[in-house]
Amino acid sequence: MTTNRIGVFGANGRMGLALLEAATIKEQTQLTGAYVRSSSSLLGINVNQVNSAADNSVSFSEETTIDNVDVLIDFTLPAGMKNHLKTAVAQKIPMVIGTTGLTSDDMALLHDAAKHIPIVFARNYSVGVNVLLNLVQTAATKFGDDLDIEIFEAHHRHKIDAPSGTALAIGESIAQAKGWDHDEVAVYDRSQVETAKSQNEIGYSVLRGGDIVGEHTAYFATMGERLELTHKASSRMTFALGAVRAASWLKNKPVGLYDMQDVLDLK
Ligand SMILES: NC(=O)C1=CN([C@@H]2O[C@H](COP(=O)(O)OP(=O)(O)OC[C@H]3O[C@@H](n4cnc5c(N)ncnc54)[C@H](OP(=O)(O)O)[C@@H]3O)[C@@H](O)[C@H]2O)C=CC1
Ligand SMILES: O=C(O)C1=N[C@H](C(=O)O)C[C@H](O)C1
Repeated sequence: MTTNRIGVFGANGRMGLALLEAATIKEQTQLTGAYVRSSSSLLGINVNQVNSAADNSVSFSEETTIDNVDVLIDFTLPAGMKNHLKTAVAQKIPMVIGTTGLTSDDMALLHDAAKHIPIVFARNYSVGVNVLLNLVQTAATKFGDDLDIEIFEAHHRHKIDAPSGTALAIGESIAQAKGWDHDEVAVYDRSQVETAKSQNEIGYSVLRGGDIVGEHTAYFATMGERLELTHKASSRMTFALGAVRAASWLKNKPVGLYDMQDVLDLK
Protein backbone atom coordinates (compact mmCIF):
# COMPACT_ATOMS: atom_id res chain seq x y z
CA MET A 1 0.00 0.00 0.00
CA THR A 2 1.41 3.41 -0.96
CA THR A 3 1.41 6.39 1.38
CA ASN A 4 -1.59 8.70 1.12
CA ARG A 5 -0.51 12.37 0.99
CA ILE A 6 -3.05 14.60 2.73
CA GLY A 7 -3.71 18.33 2.38
CA VAL A 8 -5.93 20.03 4.96
CA PHE A 9 -7.98 23.18 4.24
CA GLY A 10 -8.87 25.44 7.18
CA ALA A 11 -5.77 24.05 8.88
CA ASN A 12 -5.92 26.61 11.72
CA GLY A 13 -9.51 25.75 12.74
CA ARG A 14 -10.55 23.48 15.62
CA MET A 15 -11.02 20.56 13.25
CA GLY A 16 -8.14 21.67 11.02
CA LEU A 17 -5.66 21.36 13.90
CA ALA A 18 -7.03 17.92 14.83
CA LEU A 19 -6.72 16.85 11.18
CA LEU A 20 -3.05 17.92 11.05
CA GLU A 21 -2.43 15.60 13.99
CA ALA A 22 -4.54 12.74 12.61
CA ALA A 23 -2.78 12.86 9.22
CA THR A 24 0.59 12.86 11.04
CA ILE A 25 -0.08 9.86 13.32
CA LYS A 26 -2.13 7.63 11.00
CA GLU A 27 -0.15 4.79 9.37
CA GLN A 28 0.39 4.90 5.59
CA THR A 29 -0.57 8.59 5.64
CA GLN A 30 1.59 11.69 5.31
CA LEU A 31 0.61 15.28 5.99
CA THR A 32 1.84 17.31 3.00
CA GLY A 33 -0.35 20.43 3.03
CA ALA A 34 -1.75 22.73 5.75
CA TYR A 35 -3.75 25.41 3.95
CA VAL A 36 -4.97 28.69 5.42
CA ARG A 37 -6.44 31.85 3.93
CA SER A 38 -4.12 34.34 2.18
CA SER A 39 -4.79 36.81 5.04
CA SER A 40 -3.64 34.38 7.76
CA SER A 41 -0.88 35.42 10.16
CA LEU A 42 0.17 31.74 10.25
CA LEU A 43 1.50 31.66 6.67
CA GLY A 44 5.03 30.23 6.63
CA ILE A 45 4.91 29.09 10.28
CA ASN A 46 5.67 25.42 11.00
CA VAL A 47 2.46 23.53 11.94
CA ASN A 48 4.39 22.00 14.83
CA GLN A 49 4.45 25.39 16.55
CA VAL A 50 0.65 25.43 16.74
CA ASN A 51 0.06 21.70 17.31
CA SER A 52 3.14 19.93 18.69
CA ALA A 53 1.73 16.56 17.59
CA ALA A 54 1.67 17.60 13.92
CA ASP A 55 4.41 16.82 11.36
CA ASN A 56 7.26 19.30 11.85
CA SER A 57 8.24 19.21 8.17
CA VAL A 58 5.09 21.09 7.11
CA SER A 59 4.35 24.83 7.28
CA PHE A 60 1.06 26.66 6.83
CA SER A 61 0.65 27.76 3.21
CA GLU A 62 -1.90 29.54 1.04
CA GLU A 63 -4.87 27.48 -0.08
CA THR A 64 -4.05 28.32 -3.72
CA THR A 65 -0.67 26.55 -3.56
CA ILE A 66 -1.67 22.88 -3.61
CA ASP A 67 1.05 20.47 -4.62
CA ASN A 68 2.17 16.96 -3.70
CA VAL A 69 -1.29 15.91 -2.40
CA ASP A 70 -3.39 12.78 -3.07
CA VAL A 71 -6.52 13.72 -1.09
CA LEU A 72 -7.77 17.08 0.23
CA ILE A 73 -9.81 17.38 3.44
CA ASP A 74 -12.21 20.25 4.14
CA PHE A 75 -13.82 21.04 7.50
CA THR A 76 -14.43 24.78 7.12
CA LEU A 77 -17.59 26.82 6.44
CA PRO A 78 -19.90 26.55 3.41
CA ALA A 79 -18.33 29.55 1.60
CA GLY A 80 -14.82 28.15 2.07
CA MET A 81 -15.87 24.62 1.15
CA LYS A 82 -17.33 25.81 -2.17
CA ASN A 83 -14.06 27.55 -3.15
CA HIS A 84 -12.02 24.55 -2.07
CA LEU A 85 -14.28 22.24 -4.06
CA LYS A 86 -13.60 24.28 -7.23
CA THR A 87 -9.85 23.98 -6.62
CA ALA A 88 -10.10 20.21 -6.08
CA VAL A 89 -12.13 19.73 -9.27
CA ALA A 90 -9.75 21.92 -11.30
CA GLN A 91 -6.76 19.88 -10.06
CA LYS A 92 -8.63 16.54 -10.15
CA ILE A 93 -7.85 15.75 -6.49
CA PRO A 94 -10.29 13.56 -4.47
CA MET A 95 -11.87 15.31 -1.51
CA VAL A 96 -13.16 14.41 1.98
CA ILE A 97 -15.68 16.97 3.24
CA GLY A 98 -17.05 17.39 6.77
CA THR A 99 -18.36 20.96 6.58
CA THR A 100 -21.96 21.26 7.80
CA GLY A 101 -24.64 23.93 7.40
CA LEU A 102 -24.82 23.35 3.63
CA THR A 103 -27.91 24.53 1.71
CA SER A 104 -29.65 22.47 -0.96
CA ASP A 105 -27.83 24.63 -3.56
CA ASP A 106 -24.50 23.78 -1.91
CA MET A 107 -25.47 20.10 -2.02
CA ALA A 108 -26.26 20.42 -5.75
CA LEU A 109 -22.71 21.77 -6.26
CA LEU A 110 -21.33 18.76 -4.38
CA HIS A 111 -23.30 16.37 -6.60
CA ASP A 112 -22.00 18.15 -9.72
CA ALA A 113 -18.40 18.09 -8.48
CA ALA A 114 -18.72 14.37 -7.77
CA LYS A 115 -19.15 13.79 -11.50
CA HIS A 116 -15.51 14.88 -11.88
CA ILE A 117 -13.73 13.71 -8.70
CA PRO A 118 -14.42 11.12 -5.97
CA ILE A 119 -15.83 12.80 -2.84
CA VAL A 120 -16.70 11.53 0.63
CA PHE A 121 -19.19 13.87 2.32
CA ALA A 122 -20.36 13.03 5.83
CA ARG A 123 -21.89 15.18 8.52
CA ASN A 124 -20.21 13.00 11.14
CA TYR A 125 -17.03 10.89 10.74
CA SER A 126 -17.34 8.92 14.00
CA VAL A 127 -18.06 5.19 13.88
CA GLY A 128 -20.71 5.56 16.61
CA VAL A 129 -22.89 8.08 14.78
CA ASN A 130 -22.73 6.05 11.59
CA VAL A 131 -23.93 2.96 13.49
CA LEU A 132 -26.60 5.17 15.10
CA LEU A 133 -27.89 6.15 11.64
CA ASN A 134 -28.82 2.47 11.17
CA LEU A 135 -30.14 1.93 14.74
CA VAL A 136 -32.61 4.82 14.48
CA GLN A 137 -34.12 3.23 11.38
CA THR A 138 -34.81 0.04 13.33
CA ALA A 139 -36.29 1.97 16.25
CA ALA A 140 -38.45 4.15 14.01
CA THR A 141 -40.07 1.17 12.31
CA LYS A 142 -40.48 -1.26 15.25
CA PHE A 143 -42.89 0.87 17.28
CA GLY A 144 -46.42 1.35 15.89
CA ASP A 145 -47.72 4.63 14.49
CA ASP A 146 -48.40 5.94 18.03
CA LEU A 147 -44.86 7.27 18.31
CA ASP A 148 -43.28 10.66 18.94
CA ILE A 149 -39.81 11.19 17.48
CA GLU A 150 -37.56 13.99 18.72
CA ILE A 151 -33.86 14.73 18.22
CA PHE A 152 -31.76 16.68 20.70
CA GLU A 153 -28.20 17.88 20.07
CA ALA A 154 -25.65 19.75 22.19
CA HIS A 155 -22.43 21.42 21.00
CA HIS A 156 -19.79 23.94 22.10
CA ARG A 157 -20.54 27.66 22.26
CA HIS A 158 -18.68 28.43 18.98
CA LYS A 159 -20.83 26.29 16.71
CA ILE A 160 -22.61 28.35 14.05
CA ASP A 161 -25.11 26.04 12.33
CA ALA A 162 -28.18 24.59 14.04
CA PRO A 163 -29.48 21.97 14.20
CA SER A 164 -26.16 20.21 13.68
CA GLY A 165 -25.48 18.36 10.45
CA THR A 166 -25.52 15.12 12.43
CA ALA A 167 -28.95 15.84 13.94
CA LEU A 168 -30.29 16.44 10.43
CA ALA A 169 -28.62 13.25 9.15
CA ILE A 170 -30.32 11.31 11.98
CA GLY A 171 -33.67 12.91 11.13
CA GLU A 172 -33.25 12.19 7.41
CA SER A 173 -32.37 8.57 8.18
CA ILE A 174 -35.54 8.23 10.28
CA ALA A 175 -37.68 9.95 7.62
CA GLN A 176 -36.31 7.61 4.97
CA ALA A 177 -37.22 4.54 7.07
CA LYS A 178 -40.72 5.90 7.68
CA GLY A 179 -41.25 6.84 4.02
CA TRP A 180 -41.62 10.53 4.97
CA ASP A 181 -40.36 13.64 3.19
CA HIS A 182 -37.95 15.05 5.80
CA ASP A 183 -38.62 18.70 4.90
CA GLU A 184 -42.34 18.18 5.44
CA VAL A 185 -42.04 16.53 8.88
CA ALA A 186 -39.15 18.50 10.40
CA VAL A 187 -40.22 20.89 13.20
CA TYR A 188 -37.54 23.34 14.34
CA ASP A 189 -39.59 25.77 16.44
CA ARG A 190 -42.76 25.25 18.43
CA SER A 191 -42.87 28.71 20.00
CA GLN A 192 -45.56 29.98 17.59
CA VAL A 193 -47.57 26.73 17.45
CA GLU A 194 -50.77 26.59 19.51
CA THR A 195 -51.88 23.03 18.74
CA ALA A 196 -50.65 19.71 20.10
CA LYS A 197 -47.99 18.00 18.02
CA SER A 198 -48.92 15.48 15.34
CA GLN A 199 -47.29 12.08 15.17
CA ASN A 200 -45.82 12.58 11.71
CA GLU A 201 -43.22 14.98 13.03
CA ILE A 202 -39.53 14.95 13.77
CA GLY A 203 -38.88 17.66 16.36
CA TYR A 204 -35.42 19.19 16.81
CA SER A 205 -33.96 20.90 19.86
CA VAL A 206 -30.54 22.43 20.33
CA LEU A 207 -28.18 23.37 23.17
CA ARG A 208 -25.01 25.45 22.77
CA GLY A 209 -22.52 25.78 25.59
CA GLY A 210 -18.93 25.58 26.81
CA ASP A 211 -16.67 22.99 25.23
CA ILE A 212 -19.17 20.19 24.42
CA VAL A 213 -17.63 18.31 21.49
CA GLY A 214 -20.91 16.85 20.19
CA GLU A 215 -23.85 14.95 21.68
CA HIS A 216 -26.95 13.61 19.93
CA THR A 217 -30.01 11.80 21.27
CA ALA A 218 -32.92 10.40 19.25
CA TYR A 219 -36.05 9.91 21.37
CA PHE A 220 -38.74 7.40 20.45
CA ALA A 221 -41.60 8.06 22.88
CA THR A 222 -44.90 6.23 23.08
CA MET A 223 -47.47 5.64 25.83
CA GLY A 224 -45.82 3.73 28.67
CA GLU A 225 -42.25 3.62 27.38
CA ARG A 226 -39.49 5.65 25.76
CA LEU A 227 -36.33 4.62 23.93
CA GLU A 228 -33.40 7.05 23.89
CA LEU A 229 -30.44 6.42 21.60
CA THR A 230 -27.48 8.66 22.48
CA HIS A 231 -24.04 9.25 21.01
CA LYS A 232 -21.43 11.39 22.77
CA ALA A 233 -18.15 12.44 21.18
CA SER A 234 -15.50 13.38 23.72
CA SER A 235 -12.65 14.33 21.35
CA ARG A 236 -12.40 16.00 17.92
CA MET A 237 -9.70 13.43 17.12
CA THR A 238 -12.54 10.93 16.67
CA PHE A 239 -13.84 12.94 13.69
CA ALA A 240 -10.34 13.74 12.41
CA LEU A 241 -9.16 10.11 12.45
CA GLY A 242 -12.42 9.11 10.76
CA ALA A 243 -11.84 11.67 8.01
CA VAL A 244 -8.26 10.49 7.47
CA ARG A 245 -9.54 6.90 7.30
CA ALA A 246 -12.06 8.07 4.68
CA ALA A 247 -9.21 9.71 2.74
CA SER A 248 -7.29 6.40 2.58
CA TRP A 249 -10.44 4.58 1.46
CA LEU A 250 -11.14 7.24 -1.19
CA LYS A 251 -7.69 7.43 -2.80
CA ASN A 252 -8.28 5.13 -5.78
CA LYS A 253 -12.07 5.15 -5.94
CA PRO A 254 -13.95 6.07 -9.13
CA VAL A 255 -15.62 9.50 -9.34
CA GLY A 256 -18.84 9.70 -7.32
CA LEU A 257 -20.33 10.91 -4.06
CA TYR A 258 -19.75 8.61 -1.09
CA ASP A 259 -20.43 8.88 2.64
CA MET A 260 -18.94 7.48 5.86
CA GLN A 261 -21.36 4.56 5.81
CA ASP A 262 -19.75 3.53 2.50
CA VAL A 263 -16.30 3.83 4.09
CA LEU A 264 -17.35 1.71 7.10
CA ASP A 265 -19.33 -0.77 4.96
CA LEU A 266 -22.51 -0.11 6.96
CA LYS A 267 -25.01 -0.06 4.07
N1 LIG B 1 -18.40 15.99 9.74
C1 LIG B 1 -17.87 15.93 10.99
O1 LIG B 1 -17.56 14.85 11.52
C2 LIG B 1 -17.59 17.20 11.70
C3 LIG B 1 -17.89 18.39 11.08
N2 LIG B 1 -17.55 19.57 11.68
C4 LIG B 1 -17.82 20.77 10.90
O2 LIG B 1 -16.56 21.30 10.47
C5 LIG B 1 -16.69 22.70 10.27
C6 LIG B 1 -15.55 23.44 10.99
O3 LIG B 1 -15.72 23.31 12.37
P1 LIG B 1 -14.62 23.92 13.37
O4 LIG B 1 -13.28 23.39 13.04
O5 LIG B 1 -15.17 23.75 14.73
O6 LIG B 1 -14.69 25.47 12.96
P2 LIG B 1 -13.57 26.62 13.16
O7 LIG B 1 -14.33 27.89 13.15
O8 LIG B 1 -12.68 26.30 14.29
O9 LIG B 1 -12.69 26.52 11.83
C7 LIG B 1 -13.18 26.93 10.59
C8 LIG B 1 -12.02 26.97 9.61
O10 LIG B 1 -12.54 27.28 8.31
C9 LIG B 1 -11.81 28.38 7.79
N3 LIG B 1 -12.70 29.15 6.93
C10 LIG B 1 -13.89 29.70 7.25
N4 LIG B 1 -14.40 30.35 6.20
C11 LIG B 1 -13.51 30.20 5.19
C12 LIG B 1 -13.46 30.67 3.85
N5 LIG B 1 -14.46 31.39 3.31
N6 LIG B 1 -12.40 30.34 3.10
C13 LIG B 1 -11.39 29.60 3.61
N7 LIG B 1 -11.36 29.13 4.89
C14 LIG B 1 -12.43 29.45 5.66
C15 LIG B 1 -11.38 29.17 9.01
O11 LIG B 1 -10.32 30.03 8.66
P3 LIG B 1 -10.15 31.44 9.42
O12 LIG B 1 -9.64 31.13 10.80
O13 LIG B 1 -9.17 32.17 8.57
O14 LIG B 1 -11.51 32.09 9.45
C16 LIG B 1 -10.98 28.03 9.93
O15 LIG B 1 -9.71 27.56 9.58
C17 LIG B 1 -18.10 23.07 10.75
O16 LIG B 1 -18.97 23.11 9.63
C18 LIG B 1 -18.47 21.90 11.65
O17 LIG B 1 -19.85 21.71 11.78
C19 LIG B 1 -16.93 19.63 12.89
C20 LIG B 1 -16.62 18.47 13.55
C21 LIG B 1 -16.93 17.16 13.00
O1 LIG C 1 -19.35 21.82 14.77
C1 LIG C 1 -19.00 20.79 15.40
O2 LIG C 1 -18.22 20.82 16.35
C2 LIG C 1 -19.55 19.50 14.95
N1 LIG C 1 -20.24 19.48 13.86
C3 LIG C 1 -20.81 18.36 13.21
C4 LIG C 1 -22.29 18.51 13.04
O3 LIG C 1 -22.76 19.64 12.75
O4 LIG C 1 -23.02 17.52 13.17
C5 LIG C 1 -20.37 17.05 13.81
C6 LIG C 1 -20.01 17.05 15.26
O5 LIG C 1 -21.15 16.83 16.02
C7 LIG C 1 -19.24 18.27 15.71
